[in-house]
Formats: sequence, structure tokens, C-alpha cells
Amino acid sequence: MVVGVLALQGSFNEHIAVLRRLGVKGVEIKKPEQLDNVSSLIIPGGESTTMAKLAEFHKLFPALREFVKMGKPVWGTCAGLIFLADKAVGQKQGGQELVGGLDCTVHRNFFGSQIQSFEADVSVPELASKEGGPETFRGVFIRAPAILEVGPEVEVLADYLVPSNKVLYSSSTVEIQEENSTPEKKVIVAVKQGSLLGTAFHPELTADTRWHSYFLKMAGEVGGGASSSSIVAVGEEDPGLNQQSKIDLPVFQ
Ligand SMILES: NC(=O)CC[C@H](N)C(=O)O
Repeated sequence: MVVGVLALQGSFNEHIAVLRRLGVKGVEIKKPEQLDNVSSLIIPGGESTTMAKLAEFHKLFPALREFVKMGKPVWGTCAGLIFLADKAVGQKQGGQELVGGLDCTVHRNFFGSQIQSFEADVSVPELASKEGGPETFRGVFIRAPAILEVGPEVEVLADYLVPSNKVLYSSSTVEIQEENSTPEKKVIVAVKQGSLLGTAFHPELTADTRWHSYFLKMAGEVGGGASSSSIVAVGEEDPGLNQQSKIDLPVFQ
């Protein structure tokens, strides 16, 4: 099984490294025609406005939209999630082009600016039921988006209770605070809609490979390309992963 990883900008190398650890080849996608050689795609985190400009320059948008429309599995992480959303708010002036397909509205910098990036455990019941392991996942949120609204077809896979000490100060989030009288707010940070998966955080920056494994199974079901034996289950065959709860950010190895 070969998984495409959009390699215009951002953490594509880290995704390819995780795939390698799971015994799966990840190939860089930089041009529209390269999408013909893969049956699933990861759109990494990075900076969505820059990524959109590069995608436009390389004439990738029509091919990416076609890929999504054909029902091929696509996973967007962070900026990738923004790319996949039907609607994004908090965009730079003039907005930015989106691939779309995922029936949701995201706030581009929901948690504030770069220095308000953080790590937190998010609740992941569906992931734990499919992949085993703990009911929480260590989310690395780097100037992360959040999902504000989802359509009826969208399954919520993870949410995060924003604690009161993380009340946000940046101008991009002021309107969110004003709308809510209580400072605590449960926000959606991972969703699935058919063959589309979106996470607001960066699973490729942790040692826990369950989201990758989950996506590979989605890709296998649609493309018939992944046998479950080609996917290393977390905590089973890789002894290093038994220590995953102790490892926060070793990441790119
Ligand atoms: N880590 C990320 O991918 C950050 C995404 C960023 N908020 C954006 O607008 O693109």
C-alpha cells in the first residue's frame, strides 16, 4: 500500500516517517498527476494560506477536489483539516482557497497565536475502541484550528474541553469568548465523514501511531490495499510504543 502525502509545505516528512514505522510507504505529492499513483492522501499541518498559494501555483486544486469527490480516503491534519473543510473562518484578508468536502466549519486559529500552542490529552473513544490503547490521545496543538460546526454526516471522533486557564487572548478568538458566557468550552478536534478524516492537532509529532493506523484501515477498506497484517498495532509488535504514555514529543526519528 502506498499513501500519498501532500508535500508542498509543513510536516509531510514526519507523516512519511510514521507511515514507514508502520511498514507503509508514503510518497510525496507535489504535482497533480502524482495523485494518479496513490489511492489515499494525507494533507499535513503547516500554514494553510501558504499551502493554498503553493497548491494554486502547482495547479493542484482541481485534482485534489476530484480525489475527494471520488471517495478516496483523505486525512487532513491541522492546516490539512482547514484545507478539507467546506468553510473556514478567521482567514487572512482575501481568504484562501479550500479543497472542501468535509461538511464542517473550522476556525483557522481557534486557540490563538503561535505562542499559545500547547499539548493536551484529548478524549478519543472511537480511536481507542478501534485501535486499543488509552481513551485519550496526546494532542499537539500548534496554532491549531478547531471545528466549530459539523453537518449531519459528520462523526465527531475527539473533543477537548478548553480549560479556563487557557482562555484565549488573541484578537482572532475574542469573538468566541464574547459569544460564550462560561470560559470553559468543549471543542471538536477530530472528525470523520465517510472517507474523510480531520484532526486539528498533529499526531505525526507524537510516538502514538494510532491515528495513522486508523487512517490506514480506512484506506484499506476503500482501496482494498491494506491487509491488517501490514499495520503494526499499537503496543503489540513495537516494544517502543509500550512507553508511549511517557513520551510527549520525541517525534521525528
Ligand atoms: N499547525 C498548523 O497546521 C497550523 C495551521 C494554521 N492555523 C493555519 O491557518 O494554517
